[in-house]
Amino acid sequence: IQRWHTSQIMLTKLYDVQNDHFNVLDNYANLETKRLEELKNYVAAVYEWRDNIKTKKQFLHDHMDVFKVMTQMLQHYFQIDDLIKNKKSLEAFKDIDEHKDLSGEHIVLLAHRALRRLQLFYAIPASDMSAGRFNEKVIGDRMDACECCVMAKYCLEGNDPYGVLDWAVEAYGKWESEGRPECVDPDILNYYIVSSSVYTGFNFMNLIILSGPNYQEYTEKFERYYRLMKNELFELEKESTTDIMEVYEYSIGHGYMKDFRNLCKHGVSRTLTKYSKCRYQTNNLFYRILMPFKEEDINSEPLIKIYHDVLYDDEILKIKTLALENMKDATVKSVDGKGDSLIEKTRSGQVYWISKVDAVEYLDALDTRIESFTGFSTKTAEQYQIVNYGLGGHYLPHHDSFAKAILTDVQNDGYTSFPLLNIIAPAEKGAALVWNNLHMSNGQKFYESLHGSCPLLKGNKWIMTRWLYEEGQHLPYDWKNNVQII
Ligand SMILES: O=C(O)CCC(=O)C(=O)O
Ligand SMILES: [Fe+2]
Repeated sequence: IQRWHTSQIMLTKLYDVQNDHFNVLDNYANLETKRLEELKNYVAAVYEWRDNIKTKKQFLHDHMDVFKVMTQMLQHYFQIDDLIKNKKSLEAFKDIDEHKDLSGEHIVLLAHRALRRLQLFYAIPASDMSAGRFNEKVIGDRMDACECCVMAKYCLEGNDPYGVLDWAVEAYGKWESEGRPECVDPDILNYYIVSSSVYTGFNFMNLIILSGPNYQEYTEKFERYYRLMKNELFELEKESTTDIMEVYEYSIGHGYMKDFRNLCKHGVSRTLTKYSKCRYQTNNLFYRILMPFKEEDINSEPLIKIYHDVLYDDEILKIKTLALENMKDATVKSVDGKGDSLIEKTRSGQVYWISKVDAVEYLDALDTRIESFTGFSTKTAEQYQIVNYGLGGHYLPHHDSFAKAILTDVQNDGYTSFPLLNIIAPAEKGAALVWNNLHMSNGQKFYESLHGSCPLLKGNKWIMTRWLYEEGQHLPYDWKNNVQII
């Protein structure tokens, strides 16, 4: 299976694996030191033995002595041979291979792909990304010349010439300004720049030769590539051929993708109007009067609401602990409905479906809470799904069935974006974002409920989703015989 996530789970595992590796190495070094010490002591003992014999007067004169000496020498030989060859210490390495898939180069490749995806989605030039900035926000540490060079290298391997150019030019600048560090080979950088320039069309000679009668066309082309060289790469992103770009290519055909990107890019811009309301909600439930929900209106058609503080910190901790052991790469239902597939461009993150065998009794209480604020039954709902989005983790806009509640915990901007409504909802720890995906009057798809998760620029986003279904609800329409008019 090709893996592509950079979720916190994966990174935690990776960290643990590396820790294990170093424990093994430490163990090996100790065993080896002990072995060499034994060897040294043994050699010293043999020297002593030899000196002893030498000082004897009748050194090797009678047959018995000769026999004794020969026997002892043979013993020494075996003993030394054993100490040299029998490296018990090597056994320390025996279980290191199990974790092989979490070590090695492809891990860097995953992080590289996530960065490229973020760059392309949010249009962040390498110069900004390597400065750790975006939209005047700090998104990370500065990257140095060596790291920029690694980015260029993976772009090259991934057939991503725009990326090569962007990162190699960046690496070159840094290489100069950082006192020419050795980790960067300027010849290689030069090769990166020249080859990708040719690939992307930035080729002076070609330009001149080909110009002729088509001068106009090539001048335009030249101008475009000149801008490219000046870091206006993202004006041209449509032209790239890499699979990472599929995220973007996919989006071109859909008008809403532009809105999705803009919403994600500019963050929360919820402006309060006279229709924005929030209230304590009890739903006329006796026990809720003591502890009402804090309900906030986000949208009316379709209904979108946030309920604050519905999931408690200790529950979040328990849920995360349970999930941590079991998370798998996220899949999405394939178009033909026949199964699940791993599609990085659609969704990237790790998920876990809580099942009955987990016997999580505190989720019953949560069900009661969800039922009381949504007014719907959870009896027919899907199992709870836990998702962890890491660096660049995202979920492209899509529709879901019926109603849905997501409970979140994020350390940073993890937005759920509704591109057709121009609404973006911030994820907030312990809060539930709830909305209707169908028209409540007739069960038809609420086209405007289209939503997705913005690619995560920083931190981690955890959500737990509960999809509710029509079955078992009191609805004014006959859902069983409903035909969707799309
Ligand atoms: O992560 C999000 O913000 C949205 C998740 C979502 O749409 C889903 O799980 O169906
Ligand atoms: Fe969804």
